[in-house]
Amino acid sequence: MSWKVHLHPEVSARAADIIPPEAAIEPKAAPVGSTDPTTTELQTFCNIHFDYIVIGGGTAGLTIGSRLAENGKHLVAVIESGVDRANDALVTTPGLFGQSMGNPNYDWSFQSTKQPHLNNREIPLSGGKILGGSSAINFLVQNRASVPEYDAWSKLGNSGWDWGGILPFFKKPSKYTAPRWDSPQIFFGITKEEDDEARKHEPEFEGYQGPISHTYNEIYTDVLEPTILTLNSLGVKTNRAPDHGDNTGIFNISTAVERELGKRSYATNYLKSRAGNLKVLTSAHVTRINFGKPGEDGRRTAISVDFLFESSPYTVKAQREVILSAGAYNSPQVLERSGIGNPSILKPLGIEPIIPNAAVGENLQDHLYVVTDYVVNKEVFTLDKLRIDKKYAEEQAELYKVSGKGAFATTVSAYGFVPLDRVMSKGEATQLKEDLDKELRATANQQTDLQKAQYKIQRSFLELEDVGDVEIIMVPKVFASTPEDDTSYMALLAGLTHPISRGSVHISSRNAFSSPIIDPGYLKSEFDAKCLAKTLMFLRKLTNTEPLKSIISKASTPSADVQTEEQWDWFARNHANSIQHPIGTVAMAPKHLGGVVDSKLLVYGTTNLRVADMSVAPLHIACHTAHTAYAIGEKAYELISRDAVI
Ligand SMILES: Cc1cc2nc3c(=O)[nH]c(=O)nc-3n(C[C@H](O)[C@H](O)[C@H](O)COP(=O)(O)OP(=O)(O)OC[C@H]3O[C@@H](n4cnc5c(N)ncnc54)[C@H](O)[C@@H]3O)c2cc1C
Repeated sequence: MSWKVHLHPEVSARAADIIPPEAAIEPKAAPVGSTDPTTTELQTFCNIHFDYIVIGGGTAGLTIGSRLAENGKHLVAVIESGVDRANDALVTTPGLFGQSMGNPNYDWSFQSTKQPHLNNREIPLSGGKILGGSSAINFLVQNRASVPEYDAWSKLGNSGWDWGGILPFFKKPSKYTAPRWDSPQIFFGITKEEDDEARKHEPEFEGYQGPISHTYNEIYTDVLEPTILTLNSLGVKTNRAPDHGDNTGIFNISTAVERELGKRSYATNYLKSRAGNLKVLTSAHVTRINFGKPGEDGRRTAISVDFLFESSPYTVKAQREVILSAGAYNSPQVLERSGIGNPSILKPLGIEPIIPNAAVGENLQDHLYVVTDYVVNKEVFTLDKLRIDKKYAEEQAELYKVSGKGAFATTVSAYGFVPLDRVMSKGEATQLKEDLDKELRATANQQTDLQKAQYKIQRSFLELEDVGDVEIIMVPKVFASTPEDDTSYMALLAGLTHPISRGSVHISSRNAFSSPIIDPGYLKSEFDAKCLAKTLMFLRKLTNTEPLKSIISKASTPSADVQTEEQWDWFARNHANSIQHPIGTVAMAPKHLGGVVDSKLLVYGTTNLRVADMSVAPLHIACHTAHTAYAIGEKAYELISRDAVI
């Protein structure tokens, strides 16, 4: 399984020439704005009485840290485990998406426990270990889920976290450039009237002044039109405005690419206008948060943060608040090491549970997906041309070098979120829903209160036209197969959007660098497995339908022999992987329901510790999660400032 853009072998051997200009591979760890921190500088950092300390300089963390420092009145620290790789081509070059995955210089590179429902495979789990967090290593696509999915967060007891309450914070980080009508940026299946209508409403939904670019790819391949037209003919409509509250259908996804430069637009953009009162310390790994004695109401106040820098321990004090933004796999670990968690997990590890809460690290939800690859006819242009045609690869490299344009500035474009009864017959969808009802009744006594509330909502999603129950992605190049020379491919991916399966992440030891135990519980639910197999069957039907059928010469992975639901189920269990959207491990929900933070993102039992990253999202959403992570960061800032005594 390869995530990489395959380059022509001779060209890739000289990748440094192609992927210019500043490929810095081993940048030094340093507080932003200075060189290597000396011990004295670290001591100076630790002697500052910061108002706010943000743990994790990732997608949400840099958003919050920068906003808090903006008014110049507060001293703010961001402490990040990874380093700043702002000049590293693997980060900046959009067309090289996926290349840094699994590389420990960029990625936490976790591994799941053996997944019994995935043929006991251990699944690679990624997260950015770098300044910018996962926004620095992700695939650069950005979108939102539909209205009912954010409304669901509010229905779970989180006032203010419905679509209307989040929309302003989607707009704040964004710098949107509309797609051009006279170009493939407007996908097939959209009329001029539909385009005009969408354009008219854009200012209600899009932001124009934020640091994160939302732009559209400029290169589209020959497999796009047949894929879209065939999807349309099978009832999956083209959606011109997926970010306006209904993201169902197939659409051109916006990308986090600064088109003028051809560069990744990511969380470090928040730092470009940073004030001197924001200090960012990289290569510093937070080990725990320290608390004072409980107040009269029994709540604890976070007073300082311990971290390791090159194995040496340091402590830095927080005057007002500590904000934990270490991501869905790391935030629960920091809480547990700080004594917030399930006593039956903490005590055996020698950690005193100062704020017992068995919900910490539970409620893990992730998007599982399966790749299928197809060989396309010889004359069909796909991004595999970079691998097959040396001259083309060199031309594109040169073009990118001089203008930031071309294939190296290009990511994947076609994404679809689809209701159940578009990928299977209405009868099959009804049967599947009845099966789910049975499964939920049969497992009721094992479900937490939070799950019960979530499943009621998830079941209602299956009746809605504007919520995508599964995801389909078209990648215009080889993805899972080992490519044959001179052969072009396309890939189709099937994914689950609202899994019923739940998992957990917990620490395995007090040592802050020991691997966590991550069990995402993939396909624990029979409903999830059936949904995935049926979506894969739909992909088979898609590739056997004109006009797509005519450009495909053969199914590559798996072969055309895989046809029945049983065969697809087997294939899914042996090939499914994470699309890397973990959420929910520090769930925002009322305490009695199994929440860890309240709707102001305050950790229960504390006065001034908030968590703000994808770990707080209580229920999964049918979209890729970076745009929502920025929105959580922006909304967290708003909540913190509302409470702040200036
Ligand atoms: C490989 C990959 C591809 C993806 N592709 C897409 C995509 O194309 N589109 C999309 O929308 N979403 C995508 N996602 C998901 C999306 O990027 C993430 O959901 C989102 O960025 C998470 O934001 P966050 O703030 O929750 O965490 P992160 O951005 O991961 O930030 C957490 C930060 O905390 C730091 N940290 C952790 N522990 C500590 C500690 N103890 N001390 C100090 N620092 C610490 C980390 O190093 C990291 O910088 C992808 C994710 C991955 C991993």
